[in-house]
Amino acid sequence: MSGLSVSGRVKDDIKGMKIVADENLSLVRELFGSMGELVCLPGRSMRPEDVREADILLVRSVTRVNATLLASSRVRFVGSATIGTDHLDTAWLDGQGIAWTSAPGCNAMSVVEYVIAALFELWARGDVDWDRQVMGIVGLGNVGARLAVVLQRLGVRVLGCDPFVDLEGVEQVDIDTLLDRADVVSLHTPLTHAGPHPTFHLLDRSRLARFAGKVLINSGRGPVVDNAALLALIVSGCFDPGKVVLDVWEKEPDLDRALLAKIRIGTPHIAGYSQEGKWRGSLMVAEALSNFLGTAPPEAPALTGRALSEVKIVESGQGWSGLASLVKAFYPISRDDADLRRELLERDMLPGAFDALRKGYWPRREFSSGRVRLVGVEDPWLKERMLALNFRLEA
Ligand SMILES: NC(=O)c1ccc[n+]([C@@H]2O[C@H](COP(=O)([O-])OP(=O)(O)OC[C@H]3O[C@@H](n4cnc5c(N)ncnc54)[C@H](O)[C@@H]3O)[C@@H](O)[C@H]2O)c1
Ligand SMILES: O=C(O)[C@H](O)[C@H](O)COP(=O)(O)O
Repeated sequence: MSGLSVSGRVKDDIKGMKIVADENLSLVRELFGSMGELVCLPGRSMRPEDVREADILLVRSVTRVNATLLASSRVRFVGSATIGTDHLDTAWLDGQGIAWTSAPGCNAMSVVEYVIAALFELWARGDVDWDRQVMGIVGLGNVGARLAVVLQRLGVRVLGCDPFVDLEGVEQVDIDTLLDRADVVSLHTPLTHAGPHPTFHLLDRSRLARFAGKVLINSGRGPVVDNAALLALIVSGCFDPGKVVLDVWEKEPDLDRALLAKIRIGTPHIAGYSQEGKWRGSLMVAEALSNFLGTAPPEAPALTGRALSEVKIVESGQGWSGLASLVKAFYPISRDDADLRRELLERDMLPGAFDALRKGYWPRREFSSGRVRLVGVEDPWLKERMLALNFRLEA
């Protein structure tokens, strides 16, 4: 968060404060309802007149927070319950003395589980070989570093690429070496347009052309991959669409339907949409806002009460198949893919379908929420990998 203290006017007037929030913010009424007058609106279409009288603005990634939205408002604090911050013009906010915060790491485990679920789907069709593959992770921050740990504990060889981070225990190489050596490339960078290592179209036509036989997973930000170049390479037979997994797209929510129609797995930007990820994001913003206002932090609603009740049973001796069925039981990623195809390809691209899927997303829980029992003979191999994936093992 930018290091600002509470402005005098807001502090004197906390009770009469107006909070405008994205209606999709998890726990929005429970956490922010008593902090002032709360108005919830669709985030994608927020206009300057919606926030003119607001003191506090709470968003997710679909609201562009910049001079156009805020110049005529009295907003003093912006909170985004997301990891990514490319929708915030932070330089402008800082210049205006408007405090802002995001929620680093809030849904990182959810994204890791998305990648794991995608890899198991590809494995089921023979497009991933857990025992031989080299996994390339681009961006070793909250998501990438967690993914590296999980994969290494599964016994997978990991290569990383991050010019700003030195992550112990992971062999790091530059992006081109990673493209040469990895069998799977998973993107976990922010979207940046400036600086020494901008990520906009990091995978441009020439880098995509070197993918032959590799798996591409993008659950970072859409424009890190040149989507038009990717489609052109697929159409010309130079890129195997059966090995492409996209959760994020250029020009969301109006993604390229021709690209979706071709690729193996396509989802509507929900990699981070576990219940825990959304809850944590909102809680982190609520804590930052209380801090800003100098009020007591909000009481966190009991999340544990909503955990899965059933115990999943896994037979020993099944190797990767045992893990695949367990992962699928918790996160059937093919369901998200089917929903997006149905809405965007089979039905007639209803306006707002992409956002409607996101808004009505099912209550996915993280692997650590559920209980698992391993039955049969001792199977340390499977047990170790179930623990690596964060499942809670019962005796
Ligand atoms: N699909 C989803 O639902 C979803 C959910 C959460 C986050 N995200 C996206 O994933 C991104 C990564 O999340 P995170 O929590 O790991 O963020 P983070 O900020 O913790 O880590 C990002 C890492 O990328 C590195 N990086 C920056 N430029 C790079 C470059 N050119 N090459 C290689 N690495 C580079 C940074 O040094 C940093 O270590 C977020 O910025 C967000 O845009 C998507
Ligand atoms: O950056 C993030 O945290 C994610 O991309 C986020 O989960 C996206 O969801 P949205 O904010 O668009 O609801």
